[in-house]
Amino acid sequence: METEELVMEELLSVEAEIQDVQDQIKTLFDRQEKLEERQSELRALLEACKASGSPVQGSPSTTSENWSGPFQWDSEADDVRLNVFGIPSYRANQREIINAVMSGKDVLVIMAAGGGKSLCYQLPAILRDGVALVVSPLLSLIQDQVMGLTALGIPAFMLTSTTNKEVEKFIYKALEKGEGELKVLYVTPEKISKSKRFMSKLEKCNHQGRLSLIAIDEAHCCSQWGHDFRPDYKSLGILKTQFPGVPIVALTATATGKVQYDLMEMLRIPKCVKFVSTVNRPNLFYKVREKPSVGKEVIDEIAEFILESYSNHESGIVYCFSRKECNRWSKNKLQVIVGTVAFGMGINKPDVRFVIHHSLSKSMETYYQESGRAGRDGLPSECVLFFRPADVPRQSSMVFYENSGLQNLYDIVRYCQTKRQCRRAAFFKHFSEALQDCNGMCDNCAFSNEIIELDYAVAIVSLLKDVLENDQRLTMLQLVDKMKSKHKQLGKKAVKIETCNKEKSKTAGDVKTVKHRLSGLESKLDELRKELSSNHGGIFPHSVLSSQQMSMISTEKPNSMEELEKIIGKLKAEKYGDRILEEIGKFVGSEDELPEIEASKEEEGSSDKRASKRLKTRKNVVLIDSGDEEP
Ligand SMILES: Nc1ncnc2c1ncn2[C@@H]1O[C@H](COP(=O)(O)OP(=O)(O)OP(=O)(O)O)[C@@H](O)[C@H]1O
Ligand SMILES: [Mg+2]
Repeated sequence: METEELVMEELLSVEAEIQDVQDQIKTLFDRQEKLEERQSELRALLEACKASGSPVQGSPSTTSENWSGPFQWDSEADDVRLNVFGIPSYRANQREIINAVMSGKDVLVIMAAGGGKSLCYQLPAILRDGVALVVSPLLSLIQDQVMGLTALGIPAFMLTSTTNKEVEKFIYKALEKGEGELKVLYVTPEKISKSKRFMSKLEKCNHQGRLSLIAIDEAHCCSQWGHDFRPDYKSLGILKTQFPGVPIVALTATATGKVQYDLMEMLRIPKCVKFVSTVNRPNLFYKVREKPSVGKEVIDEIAEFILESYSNHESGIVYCFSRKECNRWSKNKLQVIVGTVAFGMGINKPDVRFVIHHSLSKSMETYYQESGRAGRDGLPSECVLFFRPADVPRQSSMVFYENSGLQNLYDIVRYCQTKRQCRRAAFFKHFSEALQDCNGMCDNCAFSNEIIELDYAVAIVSLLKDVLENDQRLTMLQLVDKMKSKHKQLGKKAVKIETCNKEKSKTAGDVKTVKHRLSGLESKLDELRKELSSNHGGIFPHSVLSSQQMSMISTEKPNSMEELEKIIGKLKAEKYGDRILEEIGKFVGSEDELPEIEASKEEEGSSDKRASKRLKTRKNVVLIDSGDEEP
C-alpha cells in the first residue's frame, strides 16, 4: 500500500514535470515563431532597401531628391488644390508625392487612413494631359470616388460590372480616339486581368501618349501577407510591362516591410520613390473601458455613451456582429452603424466621430485599422474599446491556428490591460516607429491612475482552494468571472486594489475638447449641406462641405464671396456660395449666436436627463443588435 502511494506520488511529480517541460517547449516554439517572422521581415526590408535605393522609413527629406520643389507646375497645382478640391493647404507629404508623380516617377505611398492619399493621384490626374487609370478593389469605394469627383466637376467614370452599355461605349471611344471628356477612369483589378478588350483600348490610348498615370489604390491587396489579399491584384504587374513609360503610384494605409517588398515586386516598380508617413493619428483619442460581464449591460453602456457624448447626430461605428443599413449611414441618415469586422475597407466616410469596439480585436494591427476609420477628416474623434478578460479565450480559439495569432492577441491584451502606458506608444512600438508625444490624447495620458498592488497569486490560490473544497469544476471563463468577483470582495475587505482616476493637471481639459461638438453655425451648415447634397443628385453631404470647411467657416464667418473662396475654393463657392453666405448672414447677430460656452454649460447640466429621454424617442439610432451571446 505504502509502495503504491510512493509510486503515485512520484508519478504525479513526473507528470507535473512533463507538463512543465511542455510549457517551456511551447514558450520556446512561440518565441522561435516570432523570431522567424521578424527574420523574414528584416530580410524583406533589406531587399526592399537594396531594390529601391531609398531609406526604409524614408521621409522626403531623407530621400536623395528634394520633392518639395519648386517645380514648374507649383502654381497650377495650388490653384487646382484650392479652387477645384476646396483644400486650403497640403497635409504632410502630399505636396512631395504629387511632385514625384508629376515628375514621372513610380511612387509608393504609405500613409495612414484619412491621410489624404486620393489627392496624391487625383491632382496629378488633372494636371497631366490625358486619362489617369485608377485601380481600386471595391465597387463601393469606386462609386464614392467617382461621385465625389463628379460633384467637383471633374470628368471621372468607372468601368465595372455595373456600367451600362452607353457609358462603356463613351469610355472606349474616349480611350481609343481621345473623344469626349475623360480625365479619371476607375476600374476593378478584374478588368485588367480579365478583359482583353479593355487592355487593347488602353494600349491604344497609351500609344497616342494619352495615358497620364496609373494609380493602384489599397495596394496592400497585392500581397498575400496583407490583410485584404485579392488574387486579381497579382496580375497588375502587367501594367508596368505594357506601359513602361507611365508612372505608377501605389497607395496603401498599412504595409509592413514584407508587404511593401511584395507589392513593389508584384507591381514591378523596384525603383519607386517611397514616402512613408507616420502611423500617428493625433486627432484620435484612444480609450479602453471595462466591459460588464452581462451582455445587456454592455449594450446599455454603449448606447448611453453615444447618446450622452454624441447628441448632435455625429456618426459612429460599433464593431460587433451585425451588418445592416450601411447606405443610410453614409448619407447621414443614420447615426450609428453596427458592423462585423468585415466592414472596413469600403468605408469612405470622413466624419466618423467615434469607433466603439464591443469586443476585442484580434491584433494591434487590426485594431489600428478598424479604429482608424474614425476622424478621417482630421477632426477630434474617439476610439473606445470595451475589454474584459473573459473575451480573451474566445478570441484565442479563433486565432490559434494563425501565424503568430496568439502572440498578436496577447499584444492587444497588453494594450487593454495597461493602466499606465500611453496607448499611442503601443502603436508606435508595434509599427517600429519612434515615439511621439500623445498630447493627452489617450485615457492613460489624460488621467493619472493610482495603482495599488494586489497579490494576484494569493488571490488565485485562495480561490482555487475554495473551488477544491467545494468539489467544483470550473471552465476558464467561470474562473475569470470568479476571480473578478473575488477582486471586488477583497476590495471591500480593504485590501488596496481600487484604482482611482484623476484628471492629470493640464491635459485634462483636452479630454473635453476632444469631442468635436458642432457649433450653432456648424449645425446650420450641416443641415444646409444635407439639403444641397440631395438637390445635387444625392451626392454625399461631405462632397458639398467637409467638416473641416464647416468648422473653418463657423470660426471665420466670411461675409463675402472672396472670403468664402479662400476657404472652400472657387468651384464650391460658385455652386453653393450664395446659400452658404445667406446662412451665415442669418446666423450672425441672431439669437442662436449665443456664446458656445453658455450653451455647452447648459448642455452638461441636463445631459443625463436628456440622454435617457432621447434613448426612448430617437429613431435614427441603431441600437446594437449583437449576435454575441455572452457566456
Ligand atoms: N490637405 C488636406 N486638407 C484637408 N483635408 C484633406 C486634405 N487632403 C485630403 N483631405 C480630406 O481628408 C479626407 C480623407 O482623404 P482620403 O480619402 O484621400 O484618405 P485616404 O488616405 O485615402 O484614407 P483611406 O486609407 O482611409 O482610404 C477626405 O475627406 C479628403 O477630402
Ligand atoms: Mg483611400
